Amino acid sequence: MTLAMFCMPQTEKVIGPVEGLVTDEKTPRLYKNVTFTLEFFFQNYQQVCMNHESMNMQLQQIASDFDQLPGRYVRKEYKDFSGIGLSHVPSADVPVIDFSLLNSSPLELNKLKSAVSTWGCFQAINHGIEGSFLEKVREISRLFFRSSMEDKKKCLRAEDDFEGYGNDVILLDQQTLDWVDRLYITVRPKHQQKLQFWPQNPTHFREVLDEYSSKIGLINKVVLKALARSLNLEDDCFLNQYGTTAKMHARFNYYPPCRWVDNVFGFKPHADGTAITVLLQDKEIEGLQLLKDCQWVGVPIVRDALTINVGDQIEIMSNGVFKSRVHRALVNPKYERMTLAMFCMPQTEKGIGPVDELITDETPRLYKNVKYSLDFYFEHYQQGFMLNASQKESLSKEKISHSSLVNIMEGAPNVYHHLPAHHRHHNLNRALLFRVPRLNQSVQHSQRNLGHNSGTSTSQGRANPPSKFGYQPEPRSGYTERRENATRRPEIIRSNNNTLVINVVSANAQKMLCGLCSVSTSDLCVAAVLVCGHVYHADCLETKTPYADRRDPPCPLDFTSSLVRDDNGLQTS
Ligand SMILES: O=C(O)CCC(=O)C(=O)O
Ligand SMILES: [Fe+2]
Repeated sequence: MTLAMFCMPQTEKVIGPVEGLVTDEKTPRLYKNVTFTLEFFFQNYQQVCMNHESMNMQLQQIASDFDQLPGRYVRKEYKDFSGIGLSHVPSADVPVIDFSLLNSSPLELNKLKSAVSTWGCFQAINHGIEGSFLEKVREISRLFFRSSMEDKKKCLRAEDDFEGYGNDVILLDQQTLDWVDRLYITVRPKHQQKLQFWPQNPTHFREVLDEYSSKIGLINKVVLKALARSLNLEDDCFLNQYGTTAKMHARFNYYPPCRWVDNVFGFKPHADGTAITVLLQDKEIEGLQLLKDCQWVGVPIVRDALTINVGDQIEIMSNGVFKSRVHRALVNPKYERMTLAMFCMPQTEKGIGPVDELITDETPRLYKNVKYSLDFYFEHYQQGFMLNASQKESLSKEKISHSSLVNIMEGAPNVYHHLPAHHRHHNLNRALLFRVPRLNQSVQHSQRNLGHNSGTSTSQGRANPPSKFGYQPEPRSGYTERRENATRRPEIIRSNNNTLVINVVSANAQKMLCGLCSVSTSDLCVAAVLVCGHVYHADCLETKTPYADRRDPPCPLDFTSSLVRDDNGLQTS
């Protein structure tokens, strides 16, 4: 039993930052004046108080002026799970595919198939876009990011929107911010373009991006047709799922130099939720890394190549033959880095699903038909894929609402890179896969603190809709500290029939070690928990599990003696 005494000003009185602590430059006003009400804590506190503009505008200034990395950029776990800094990973032999051979050479087609099923990524050369034009594209990006703050501000995104110029959209309490400035715009279909977000400086921005988008549209077709052909399917079987108004978004990423390379993410680990993503890498500065066989590996720069990632929608359409891969981006201590990601995907409202021919007795349907929309990511996607029917049944409403699902993601999802990291799915049907819910927990616990625990989870354990809580700026209030501590409490989920006993240390995910690579799960987006209670990175487990066993993965550490691991809060017996 505890008794908390909450001390605060007279409820109706307005409070605000002390004048002397608000300066124009280093410490701009972060909160507006507010009155204390419940409304203030549960809904409006962060968003209303956060000075959205100043937050977005600070990155380049922080890079040059600040002696210390502001807390909101510090990734929670300093070392990588292999014990080395982010920047010290080996380079990978990402397959290079020659597009000029795809129609004529079965060997090249086979190489593409193997690249996409094992890497989910390849480097395209001879893709039909001249090196000189790629330079033009890089130039408009450079000119935009170097234009005056006044000019960039004209494209500033709204606080709760993805489109426009800015930093991360804030979705979760305590979200770690990426060290990146972004310009995100819809380029196709044309009638959905919001030109107010298209930079006017440089003046040829629009013309160049439009031409580039058309070229990427063609590349998208070449890739999807070749992928279909490589599986002996009709050329158009993936493209047919695109509908009449395929979508394309452009995201210009600008990573300023950063002295704290190992402490920040340029881009948190995530997988793209697109059909394919075509990435124009920086000409000189590397930074993209893939998670492959439980190791992070660097993607080298290949001159004039485009780096193509397969996203989740192709994984779904191909019934899991092709894999979307988790990746992340690093920053450089000395040099800025610029990339441009073009996200290609079907018409939003159109449903997609595994191609009929790929569903057989030996390769049963692994994904249901889904619609691409935010709804899809926030609700149906993980429910449909993450828990099979018996697992869902075994987690009663009450239990799930008290459970702390493992939060292994660093900070929040970035919806506008199309796949929030925590929404990535795996084919391990009978493993329980945990992700996300710091959002849930924060709301629940903060409500509990004030004696209003209304239980916000649903019976299927999905995260609530995006919280109105945003990033908690420094210095933190006492209330925030309490919320944080509360989320560290171990929780137990039990199935009705007692076959599942999991003692999960919730948000303290750093302490959860993968049974295969013995490294913390906190750097990954998905942890798999088997009925025996062992925890693995979903990626590790998937790699170790033969395809035939993916519906019911055996435990790689299967031994009968009881096991207690004090340090990660995991028990089986
Ligand atoms: O900038 C990079 O290297 C990666 C960017 C990325 O993954 C994305 O925009 O989705
Ligand atoms: Fe990405």
